[in-house]
Amino acid sequence: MLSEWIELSLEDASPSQPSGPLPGGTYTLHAAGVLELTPAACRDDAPACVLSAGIHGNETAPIELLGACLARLEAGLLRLGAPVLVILGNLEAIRRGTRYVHTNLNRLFRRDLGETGMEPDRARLLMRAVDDFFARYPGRERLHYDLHTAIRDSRYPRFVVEPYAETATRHEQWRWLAAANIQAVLHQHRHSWTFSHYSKHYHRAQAFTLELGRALPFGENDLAPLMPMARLIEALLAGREPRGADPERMVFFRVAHELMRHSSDFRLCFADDTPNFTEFQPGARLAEDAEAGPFVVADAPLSVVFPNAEVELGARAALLARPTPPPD
Ligand SMILES: O=C(O)CCC(=O)N[C@@H](CCC(=O)O)C(=O)O
Ligand SMILES: [Zn+2]
Repeated sequence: MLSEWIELSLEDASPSQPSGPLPGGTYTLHAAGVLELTPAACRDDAPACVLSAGIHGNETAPIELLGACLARLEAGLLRLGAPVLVILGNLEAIRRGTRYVHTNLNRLFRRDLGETGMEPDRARLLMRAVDDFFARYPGRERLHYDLHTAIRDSRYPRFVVEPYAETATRHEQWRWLAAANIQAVLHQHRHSWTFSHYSKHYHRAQAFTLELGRALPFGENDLAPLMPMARLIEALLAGREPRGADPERMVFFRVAHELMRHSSDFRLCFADDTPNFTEFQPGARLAEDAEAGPFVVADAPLSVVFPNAEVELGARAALLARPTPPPD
């Protein structure tokens, strides 16, 4: 059933059995695209993990990656040894191959969300699923990896966004991510209401948004560079201590400024295909907005991440970051 779960979810079909056995434990389907794996036995220090993909429907490589890991579990190549909640985020957008249908799901993960519609309803269902899952494991370390791919190329094709929240990131996370071939880390400077931020802010989970290369349609992804990440996910599924490596292999950045789109007359002043983490020198004009005026780099260079002039009004059009020393 596990190997068919993704296809069935996308076809809006129900599996023959909503729960059943798997090597090392059981699975339970709570809702479309929400699958819980419950181990028969589990080490005390194995974290309860949320693994999510498809929060943006056109980001297919992480869905294929999770599918491959679940298939290995079902085939008995590993045994479940930790509680895991696997989530396919925006099912309708995945079916259509689009980032979202009406609005960006990854800005809606807040408990006071008032909006109505498909994506807000999905955000509420996913927040409840995460709340219920973590509540079943009080006292256990919590982890959430929200897997994405980026619209454009990047100086660092695989990087993570560390959401802003009070909870400190444990040093072992940097070691695991370095061993999984993550090349850069971007610390957020303020609350962002993304899915990974939700788990960190409300549940004190170790949580990241992982950017795993470029967004391509199903079948066009090269999963080879993601094999070290697959090994990390499999260690988490098996409840084993993941492999670690020196975090100084990664380059660390901190967001210095968030460029917002305020008016319909907004443009970015650099080429559309500018790779993530491209650095602009003082004096460079980065954006023009009829309401906010121009944005010009002031006294120190800024690296641009996730530039997108087509975002909704009032939304983030780019993150601007500077290098920062690796955490101790
Ligand atoms: O490539 C892009 O411009 C967007 C890729 C993407 O979806 N990124 C996430 C990052 C979430 C975060 O800031 O933690 C997003 O924009 O939702
Ligand atoms: Zn995304």
